[in-house]
Amino acid sequence: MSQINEVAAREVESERLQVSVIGELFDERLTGTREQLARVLASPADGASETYEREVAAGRLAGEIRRLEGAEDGLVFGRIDLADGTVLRIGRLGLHRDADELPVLVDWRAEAARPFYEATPVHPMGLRRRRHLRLTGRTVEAVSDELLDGSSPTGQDVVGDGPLAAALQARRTGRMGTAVATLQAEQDAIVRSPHRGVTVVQGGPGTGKTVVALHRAAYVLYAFPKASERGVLVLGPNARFLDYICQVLPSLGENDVVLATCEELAGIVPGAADPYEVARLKGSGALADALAAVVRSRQAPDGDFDVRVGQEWIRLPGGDVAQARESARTSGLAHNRARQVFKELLVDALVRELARSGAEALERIDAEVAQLTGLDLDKAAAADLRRLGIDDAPASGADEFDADAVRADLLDDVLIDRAVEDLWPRLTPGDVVRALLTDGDEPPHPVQFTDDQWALLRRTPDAPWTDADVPLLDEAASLVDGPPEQVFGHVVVDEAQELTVMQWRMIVRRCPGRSMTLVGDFAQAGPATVARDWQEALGPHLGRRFDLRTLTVSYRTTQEILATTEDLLARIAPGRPPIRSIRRGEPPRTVATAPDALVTTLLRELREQGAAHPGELTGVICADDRMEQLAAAGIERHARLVPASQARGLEFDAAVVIDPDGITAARPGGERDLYVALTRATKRLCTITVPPAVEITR
Ligand SMILES: Nc1ncnc2c1ncn2[C@@H]1O[C@H](COP(=O)(O)OP(=O)(O)OP(=O)(O)O)[C@@H](O)[C@H]1O
Repeated sequence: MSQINEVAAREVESERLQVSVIGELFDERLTGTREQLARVLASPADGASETYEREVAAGRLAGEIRRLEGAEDGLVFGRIDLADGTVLRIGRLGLHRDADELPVLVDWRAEAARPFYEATPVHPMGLRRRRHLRLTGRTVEAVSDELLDGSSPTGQDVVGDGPLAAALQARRTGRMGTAVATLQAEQDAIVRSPHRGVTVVQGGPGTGKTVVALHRAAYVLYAFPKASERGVLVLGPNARFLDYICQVLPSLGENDVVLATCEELAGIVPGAADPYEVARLKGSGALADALAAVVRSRQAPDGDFDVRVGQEWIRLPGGDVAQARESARTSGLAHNRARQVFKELLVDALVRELARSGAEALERIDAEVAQLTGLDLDKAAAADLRRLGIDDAPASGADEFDADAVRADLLDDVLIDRAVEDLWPRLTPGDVVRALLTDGDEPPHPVQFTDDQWALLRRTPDAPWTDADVPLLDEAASLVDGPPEQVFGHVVVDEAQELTVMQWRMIVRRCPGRSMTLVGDFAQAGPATVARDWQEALGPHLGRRFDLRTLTVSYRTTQEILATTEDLLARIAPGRPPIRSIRRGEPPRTVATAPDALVTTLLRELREQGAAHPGELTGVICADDRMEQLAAAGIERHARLVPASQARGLEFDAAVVIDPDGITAARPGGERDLYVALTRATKRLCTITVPPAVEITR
């Protein structure tokens, strides 16, 4: 055994001992929590309040058990040796023994762990050495050290290949793994940022935006207790993407993060997708004003209003109705809730009207009696009462009107309810969106749209709701029923460049504290995106209140692949400096085929790649309208088949991109789809071009 190997073997052995001590403590904690849960569940509960308390305690313990179980795999992954000789081990969660001064294991999110991620030889942050541990289960397999204080390796230092290289060499599994052991300094600085407002992270493909976003979510849960109490939401562009990232947070011991798409957040399952030009229009902020105008148009139109009270019709002057409407609107309540305010104000106006008309009627009768008999009825009645010794008699008949009793009766009166329904009808979100977009109605016309655009927006009454209708329905829900019940303390949005104004409004509504981490890349924007940069996208919702960070190194896309996409990048994002990659790979290949030979060519390519690189994950990315043909040809038996519209954020060992021209032409902004497709591979890229048939036969 060489001297280096001997040192490594000895250090691995010594780490194994330490890790087994940590493992025992972890087991004690897990067993103890499970026993506690069993005791709580077995304890008797007397009455509803004790049952509730028991359920809360059981829920908390079950959550703790899930957290521990989630973090078990790869529990310990690092160690730092401070210049003063202190040793700290870093892991997915913290473990402490009462008798010890130092923690047995430091949670990676704790301040004490920061130097593990951010120390460099230039800024060693008090460290002598940083050590990475590679474990299989609980067995330490290898250690790798970096000396940070400029000292020479001693007989206890194992200086070799960095752990990042090992992490990047690992095969892709189709699910993203955590990068908690290898977060790089520029990523860690964002994950650990004390900024509680909005942080925007931009960067080219593979620079770790998703990695940063997910680790940031875990950090927020740990470091910002107030935000974590309200919960953390991670929003992704589609179910395929959420499936790709779904294991990262549980493996960091965080199970309570909500992962959702916009549709899931709104609780609506769309039955169709809109063409892109329609989706773009539906994403426009002008529709928020238009929806609010629809709701306003259903609130007590101008003019007098006749209400039936008992056998009589009472005419309410337009001024009174308008006053009730304005007061109800300024109550700040949503339409359906403000309806009660309006009803009460309307009834008040009616009571006043009844009192006034009652008094008028009595005066009229008095006048008629006086004219016929020459008798002043009021005076005569007062004189009678005085003779009887009663002198605080009511001065007139109108004072006998019991306004409170009349008001209470009217509030319970079905006829009044019917009148209010006419003036201020209860609305559903669907009513409002239908009123705006369905032919036949006369919605308030948003000025920003031309007649042609307006025609594109029209829907038939029984058309299913589309994906682009979802934010409109959500907006309408907030107008008629008020803000959403489920709000979050922190929101993480991945592929944030995809969001339309209406989707941003949905998200901002759910994050009253405006604490967010938004990651994305405008060079990868889809066809519904109108904004060209963050200021344009976020300005209407957040002004300039966001902290913009940029990641500069790609950990996925090889330098060779990035080089072939430079011209494309210059076209879709002029002036954008190219990013650099820490990966090297094979030069990308291009294969041309005739349209009718595409399937044969692709299958041959996949078979050859499968034979040369067994066990690797290959993604075949094609224009959406080619999916059916390739799925029918059984491509999914050999590779993951992904439509270009859903390739954002995904990653494969190898990618085969089908018919780049077809992807470019398939939908507006197709060159950005192509850029996304070309940057998904960590090792090799093959592009199959399908020249038009005429060119081939010529
Ligand atoms: N610090 C790191 N340690 C190990 N792997 C990393 C690290 N940072 C990024 N990676 C890996 O690089 C790949 C790309 O990361 P990620 O998906 O987060 O990039 P992205 O910027 O979101 O890409 P895209 O723009 O395509 O969505 C992933 O496999 C990820 O695990």
